[in-house]
Amino acid sequence: MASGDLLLRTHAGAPVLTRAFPCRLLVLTRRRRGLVSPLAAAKVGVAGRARPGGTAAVQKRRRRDAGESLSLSRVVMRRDAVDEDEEEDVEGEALQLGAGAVTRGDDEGGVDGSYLSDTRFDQCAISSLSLKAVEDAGYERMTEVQEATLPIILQGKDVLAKAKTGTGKTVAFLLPAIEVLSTLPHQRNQLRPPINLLVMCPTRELANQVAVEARKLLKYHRSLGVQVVIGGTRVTQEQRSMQANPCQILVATPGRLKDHLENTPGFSTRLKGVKVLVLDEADRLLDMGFRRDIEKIIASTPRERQTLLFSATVPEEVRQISHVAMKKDYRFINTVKEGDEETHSQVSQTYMVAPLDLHFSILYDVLKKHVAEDADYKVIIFCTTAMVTKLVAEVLSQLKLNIREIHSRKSQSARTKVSDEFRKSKGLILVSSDVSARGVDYPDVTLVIQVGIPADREQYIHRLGRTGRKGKEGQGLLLLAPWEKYFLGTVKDLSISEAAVPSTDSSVETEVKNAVRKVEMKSKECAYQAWLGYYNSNKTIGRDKSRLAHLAEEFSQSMGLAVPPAIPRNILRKMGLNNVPGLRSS
Ligand SMILES: Nc1ncnc2c1ncn2[C@@H]1O[C@H](COP(=O)(O)OP(=O)(O)OP(=O)(O)O)[C@@H](O)[C@H]1O
Repeated sequence: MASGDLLLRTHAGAPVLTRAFPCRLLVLTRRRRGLVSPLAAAKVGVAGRARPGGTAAVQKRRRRDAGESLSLSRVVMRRDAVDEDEEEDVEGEALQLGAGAVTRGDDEGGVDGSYLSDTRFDQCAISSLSLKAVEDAGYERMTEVQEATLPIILQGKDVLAKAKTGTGKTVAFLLPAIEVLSTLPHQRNQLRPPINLLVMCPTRELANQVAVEARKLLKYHRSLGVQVVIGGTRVTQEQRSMQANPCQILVATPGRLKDHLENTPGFSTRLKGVKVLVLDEADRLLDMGFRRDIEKIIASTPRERQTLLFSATVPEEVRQISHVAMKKDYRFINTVKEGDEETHSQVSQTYMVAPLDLHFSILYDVLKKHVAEDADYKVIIFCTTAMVTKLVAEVLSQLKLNIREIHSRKSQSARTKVSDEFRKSKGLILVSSDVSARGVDYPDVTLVIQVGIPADREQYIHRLGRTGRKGKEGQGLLLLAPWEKYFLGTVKDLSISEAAVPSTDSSVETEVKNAVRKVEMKSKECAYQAWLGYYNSNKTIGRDKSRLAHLAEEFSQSMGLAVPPAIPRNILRKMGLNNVPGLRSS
């Protein structure tokens, strides 16, 4: 056995070597079904089963592991203590990996390389084709989540993985999945070649991005290809391209995939070939908005597939319902250390509370200061809805800031253009709805501003996670109206501090008022209606309808309107807001 090889004992007790992971120092032995790491083994007196010598990195890791409380060993011990007869039925066996923060300076382009592990890709038993591609991509060391999940995925286990934003989850699921695919026999000239890897993403931008990452990793796997199917593009075009050049890997958004399932001849047969199914941003895909489509899609893939669920947030409800997608004996791998926050410590988080009519002035002030302080500024402003996003973008554009706008009401080609531009550029402010909230990897975002309450705690974390990626620094600001302050209760475990509301002089206020005035009435009407819809469906704010109408009036005043816009009667009815005093119907 090579030093540090991962030894697994099968149920029958026969040792088997895993394909990967020379240096996690996880020499797992079975005390019947208990797992013992070398560290834990030493503690529980079974040291000597294997004590790898290891490379300098290994030694370093071992020292680190020994010095810091390694939650892995704790978990391993806990598992060891699990009643043996129950253990087989333990759902979602958990590995809590201590991602010890080791500051390594700016060597990885970030301020802190702690998102990286000590394990290099060339120390893993991945194929030489994948390794070459990984090296070409510039990846040398694995991130913590990649290190933690690779061996387990290669064992064929279903995995639910939680790791902070911007820490390489995409490669963490793609790389082992590609390894699985590369071992499958290729049947050429099949009428309907199977889709072997299906990756589901909640947004189109994310699906495209995942496909780009997959293409990087497939660079030398010439027989494997990737295709994307997303909403907002022509179904027929996708059908033609799938027919002309069917690929083994498909990245998709749920609605469009369901569309192909129902309408594209032979597509459901192709899905019967799925070996690995990935739900990226799993908690989002399993929430009520997507749940039905996802269940249908899952049901169209074979039961014996391997399923991988990844996200930066895994609320308890998601663990409860993960059986919808995964086998009973799935592994829950959590790289967020026990007691650690789900957000990054190198991202400073602040909030401001101010009446709605000050929000544009505050935004302007904060942005002007940020632009002046950082020539390489790159800001994302998240707004509650697509139409509010449009309004905010229009007001800020009037103020001569360098603004781009992205949301679901834009054409897909405009979305792709803006997204590509923002990825490459600096000196830009992107005003966005939640289409950019999850997964999207824009490098070097310096500031994330969230205007109004996010849909929930998870959305706050994902939006904030657009900055501070790959160990870099970043700033986050949450701008709330006084009646939105209750939201802070849901994120009170995060390090968010209050920032003073900047005092704006009257000339700035006039400038902002003029900018607001120049925005078309139509934009304001649409924003008002969308705003009302958003807060109406908020459990706390939408409960009291007459108060909601009053708050909506405040919003309309912040847009410079003396009288709130009228809303079509049928829309008010759909919102359950018919005859609510203070709301006007047309
Ligand atoms: N081993 C690695 N070394 C260096 N960079 C890496 C490595 N793995 C991935 N990256 C890069 O890290 C960045 C963040 O990766 P990715 O977008 O997969 O993060 P994520 O954890 O999925 O984030 P989110 O939770 O926001 O979806 C990407 O630019 C990716 O190319």
